[in-house]
Amino acid sequence: MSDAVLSTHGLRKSFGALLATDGVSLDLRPGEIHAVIGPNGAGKSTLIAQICGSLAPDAGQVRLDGIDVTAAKPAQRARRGLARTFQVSALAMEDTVLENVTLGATGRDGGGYGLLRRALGRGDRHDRALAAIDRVGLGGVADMPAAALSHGQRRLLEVAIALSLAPRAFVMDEPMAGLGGEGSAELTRLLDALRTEAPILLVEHDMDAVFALADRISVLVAGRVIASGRVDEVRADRQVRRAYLGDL
Ligand SMILES: Nc1ncnc2c1ncn2[C@@H]1O[C@H](COP(=O)(O)OP(=O)(O)OP(=O)(O)O)[C@@H](O)[C@H]1O
Repeated sequence: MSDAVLSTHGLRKSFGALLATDGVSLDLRPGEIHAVIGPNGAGKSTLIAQICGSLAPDAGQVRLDGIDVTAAKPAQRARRGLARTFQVSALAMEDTVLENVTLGATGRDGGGYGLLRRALGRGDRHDRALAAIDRVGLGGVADMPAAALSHGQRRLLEVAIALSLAPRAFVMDEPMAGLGGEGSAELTRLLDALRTEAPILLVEHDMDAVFALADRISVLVAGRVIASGRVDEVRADRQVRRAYLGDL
């Protein structure tokens, strides 16, 4: 656990009588993709919100590079290198691809990326933005407005924004949602390559993508991690098959 880039320790969160996060401890290690899967309502979004700082846990800790960030605002976590991509796209549609990446997503997560934007010089921002756009394969459409992009390209743009922050860790909430076969295949290839730049905590329903990408999987059911391990271990776990995977 000591070399974890990101970790949670006994996280707990209730909504009234409902225990949505019930003592969740997991970690994200350098170079890996760690997938968190589970049925609807298992508590995946609630967990991500606590990791990224938009929801305060009732108990437990979140650590980034070993530092306790449980009380830190989303903006502070972003500055420490926690890059989140969203389930619902929050791009500036009228701005170009380059502007979206250069400006970061000001206002997102309480302006965290905006703070980072001010910390970097203008030239740095531009160069870093262009490198990130090239990296995700959007170099040819850098001057097009986000509104003109396909859904799949917008997803790549979200990743480019996260990448331009030179993150320590990515947290991705259902990046494959709404993508067709070709779009998911392209994003799967990109995420596969990105893990060496920063490890990825991946919440995803698309099991093809999860099995193709994950080094480890944690299975969340009713707020608890019922199994965690290598893909083959988790796939073979009888409790997991009963609770979630069926005959996959
Ligand atoms: N703000 C809230 N107030 C009350 N209950 C909530 C709140 N947010 C989530 N819940 C409940 O907590 C549980 C976990 O929800 P959560 O959205 O985290 O699950 P999930 O695994 O992300 O589901 P999905 O796969 O459908 O996105 C659910 O029962 C949900 O209804």
